[in-house]
Order: sequence, then structure tokens, then C-alpha cells
Amino acid sequence: MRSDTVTKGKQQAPHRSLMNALGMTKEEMERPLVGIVSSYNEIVPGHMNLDKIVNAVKQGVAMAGGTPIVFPAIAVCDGIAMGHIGMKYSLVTRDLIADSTEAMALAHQFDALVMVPNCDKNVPGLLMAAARINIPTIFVSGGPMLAGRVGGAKRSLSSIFEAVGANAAGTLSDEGLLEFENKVCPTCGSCSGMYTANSMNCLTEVLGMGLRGNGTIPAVYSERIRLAKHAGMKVMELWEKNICPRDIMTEKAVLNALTVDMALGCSTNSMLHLPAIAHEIGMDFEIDFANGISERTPNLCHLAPAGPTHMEDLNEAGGVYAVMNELNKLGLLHTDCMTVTGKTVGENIKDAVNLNPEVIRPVENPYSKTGGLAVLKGNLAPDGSVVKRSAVVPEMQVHEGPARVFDCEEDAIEAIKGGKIVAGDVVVIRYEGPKGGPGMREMLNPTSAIAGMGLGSSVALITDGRFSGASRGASIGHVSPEAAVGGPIALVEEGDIIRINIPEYRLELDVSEEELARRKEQWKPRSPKVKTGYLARYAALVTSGNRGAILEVPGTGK
Ligand SMILES: CC(C)(O)[C@@H](O)C(=O)O
Ligand SMILES: [Mg+2]
Repeated sequence: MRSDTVTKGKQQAPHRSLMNALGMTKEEMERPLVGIVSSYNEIVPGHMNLDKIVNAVKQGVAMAGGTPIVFPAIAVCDGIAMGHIGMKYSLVTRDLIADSTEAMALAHQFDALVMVPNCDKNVPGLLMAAARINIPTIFVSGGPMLAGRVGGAKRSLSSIFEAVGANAAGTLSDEGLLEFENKVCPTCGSCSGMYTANSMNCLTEVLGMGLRGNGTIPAVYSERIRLAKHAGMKVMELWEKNICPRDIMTEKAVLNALTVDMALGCSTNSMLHLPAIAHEIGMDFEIDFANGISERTPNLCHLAPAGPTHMEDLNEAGGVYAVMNELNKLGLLHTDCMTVTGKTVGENIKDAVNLNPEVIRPVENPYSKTGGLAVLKGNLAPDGSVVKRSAVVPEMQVHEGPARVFDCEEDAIEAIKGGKIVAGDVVVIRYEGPKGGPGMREMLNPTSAIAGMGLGSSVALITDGRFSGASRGASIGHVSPEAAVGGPIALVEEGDIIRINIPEYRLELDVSEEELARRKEQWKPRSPKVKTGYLARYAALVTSGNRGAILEVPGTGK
């Protein structure tokens, strides 16, 4: 066993004495040591129940003959971090979570791992760590929040952000806003739409790293406790068979995840996290892969913010496996991939029935023939940009309008709320990229203000930052290269015409090559917004959005 390094032999007497200090018995030391990575804390609603999940995992591991040992991972609530300096500290935690888990797992020589994440950065951060450490590992998340009820309709986090915009526009009273505030987040769990956390928890199931229901069983259901116990038992089976993450998260599994992403209508952040996970398994991942997959994959789900359904509805309808089974009818999945069930994808999904054709449209009757995401390229984004096209109204799929340029999120918000943005405008928010932000903030306040003020069908937003899964509208993010490194987005001037053509995957600035070359000559890099601490170190190492904002070892290109 890997843990023999710390438990067996005379040289290990000091190690065993320290384990004695933990209260660990000889019998416990002789069993496989299973690290349980707990993302529990008291500030993230999606994580406040993870102590219960972790306890259930411990019981499962112990029942199956392992010794469970808990250690922590940090976690940020993107909702609470939204719209201020806190959001610069969100994406950057993904890599802290991956790196710190690598450090803990290898420092203590665990035999296997159970990852217990839930919200936006913990799921991808721990998937990256799992691929990197590559010892038998299973995931069990905390589960989604139930939807709230406002005026008889199911509502969630995107509606409260948009309610703020409606209130600013005078179409929603202060009492109305307060009602949203009090009702949209009724339980613990990851916010109830197909936002980033739930996107990544569902894709964990597709990647084969979580058991059935990992993405959709609500946080407050006792079924989730049972799922956690099963995950604890299952990791011991994976250990016995030595099935490791890189046997499961193969290139084909990543392509399956991208495919199901298209059908579910996942968050644009999946297009940062999948390339980063792919990087950990040594896969070359060009983001425009996504378009080929998007072309042939129908969009089957319109969960919030794209439509009125929520994670609890997807769960009732049969969950992720039912969506996969639909896609399998078109032969779109690699069914031979191994999973943590010890079975292949094909074996896992064969009996999954779609129980609600309104929540999961059958492949014969999709919301659209093409998938949820698209990658746009052109002279404004030579290395690519990402849009959730399933959340863009038909009249904005092709749009042309004057650039309204802002060098940070706060300035854009002020202009939108101050009524300075009008129908037709293309709002450009730059110097918010991975290096420039630093930390590539989510622009949920600007997109919600646009939607809430009734401009969602006439105004587009382009940024080298990123979006929340709760953002909707013609919101094009991850524009690469970013402004801070002199990407063309830095050269846009107020009033330049920008052309967006989603069906043709184009994003163009209507300025001649000569003029752009002239502007480039004059462009000078700005002094970094943050000069000390983790953000400064992060900015020095981070790559661009199209590469998943991975951290590169300087000089290696890796
Ligand atoms: C706050 C949210 C909903 O988690 C957002 O940050 C997202 O990415 O979906
Ligand atoms: Mg987020």
C-alpha cells in the first residue's frame, strides 16, 4: 500500500507515534488510509451541509474496510464574492484547491481519496487534483439548493440579480425586491439553476468520477446522505481494483463531458474548467473543438437562467444519466469509458429513462439542434471567446453595434444603471482577464443589470473577463488574448462597430488592419492593478482564457 511509506517498518516508528497521537489504532493504520477532502465551511451556503456529507462518507469508507481521514479545502461563495474585489479571489482559488490537495495527499501518502466539493471552484479544482495525484478517487458533492417560490413561480439566484436591475429601472418596487431577497435561496446547496457549480457537478457524473445523482439530488434530500455512504464504500472497491482517475478521465471522457455540456446548457465557465482538467491528463484541448461538438449536439435542457426549470426538476426527470441516454440515441457518446461505478458509461446509462420531456427534451424535439455553447473567433478574439448561445434571444444571435468601452466592471455598471447604455450598444469590459483583473471576474452584475433593465434583447456585452452561470443574454466572455497582454480588445475605441455572428462563430471589429496596427503601435502595457500577495503571483503565472487560465511553470509552456 502507498501508506506503507508512513505506517510500516522501523524507520516509520516516529510516523506511527504521531498517528498514535491522532488516536489511531494499529488496526486502523493497517487498513488503506482514505483521505476525504472536505470543502466544508460556514460562509458558503453550498458548503454548510458538507459536514453531514463527510460524516456519511466516513461511515461508508469504514464499513468497507478503510480508515477515513478528513482534511480541508478552502471554498469561495461566488455569489457573496460577486461585484467587488472578492470576485478577483474566486477563479484563483481553483488552482489553490488543486495545489493544496496535491500537497496534502502526497505529504501524507494516502491510498485513496474521496473529494467532497460543491461550488464553482472546488469541483474543477478537485478534478484537476484527482487527475494530477492519480490514486483511486471518487467524488460526492453537496447537492443543489431547492428553488425558491416567488409569486407562485420557481425562482433562483439569477432572478434576484436581475431583480436588482429591474428595481434600478423602476419596474420593480423595493418591496418586490425584498420578496425576491427573502425567498430565492430557501435551503443549503449550490444555487438551484444550471449555474457553474451544478454544471460542474453534472459533468463530474459524465466524466465518470461521481455516482448517479451526484449532480442533481437536492442537498436537503436524505438520498444524498445515502449517496455519500455509497461513495465511501465505492472508493474501497476502486482501491481494490486500482482504478485511478486517469483510467476514467480519458480524452474520450472529456469529449463526453463537452457533449453533455452542450445538451444541458452548462455555464460558460465549463469552457475554462474542462481545458484545465484536460491539461492535467495531458490532452491538447483547443477550445474550438467545442464548435464541432456543438454542431452535432442538440440542446435538450433550459434550466435557469435559460428557462423556468431548476435542478430539482432535472433530478425528477431522470437526471444526468437520462440526458446521456437521450444523446446516446444519436450515438454522440463514447460508451466504452470506465467510471467509478466500476462499469462503463454505456452500462451505467442503459436503463436511465427520461421521465419528463418538458425538462429533458427528447432528441427528436430539442430546444435547438445545436448545443448550449459556442466559441467565437475573429479579429477581436483571434484565440477565441465563449458564449452561452442557448441563453441568447434569437434577435441577438447576429448583432452589429457601436462599442461602449469600459476598463473595469464598476465603470460599466455605473453607465448601465445610469441609463447611458442604449439599444444596439455593444458594451466592452476589458482589463478584467486572468492577468489583467487579475483573476478574471464574473460579470454577473452587468449582465443582470442589462437583463433587468429590459435591454437583454438589444444590448450585447463582450469581455476578457468571464460570466456567471447565472448570466444570460448576448454575453461573450474569455476574449483571448486579453487586454492586459495587448489583445485586440485593448485596441477597441468608443463607437467602433462590433459584429457578432453566433451561427457563423464570428466576432469582428470593423476597423481596418492598418488602423489596428497603428493603434497597437501606440498601446502600452498598464502597470499591474495588484502588485503584492497571491493575486500578483497568480497574474505572473496565469495563461489566457482560451487555455483554461491554467497556471504555467514559467518558461516551459506547460
Ligand atoms: C454565483 C454563481 C451562481 O455561482 C455564479 O458564480 C456562477 O458561476 O454560476
Ligand atoms: Mg461562479
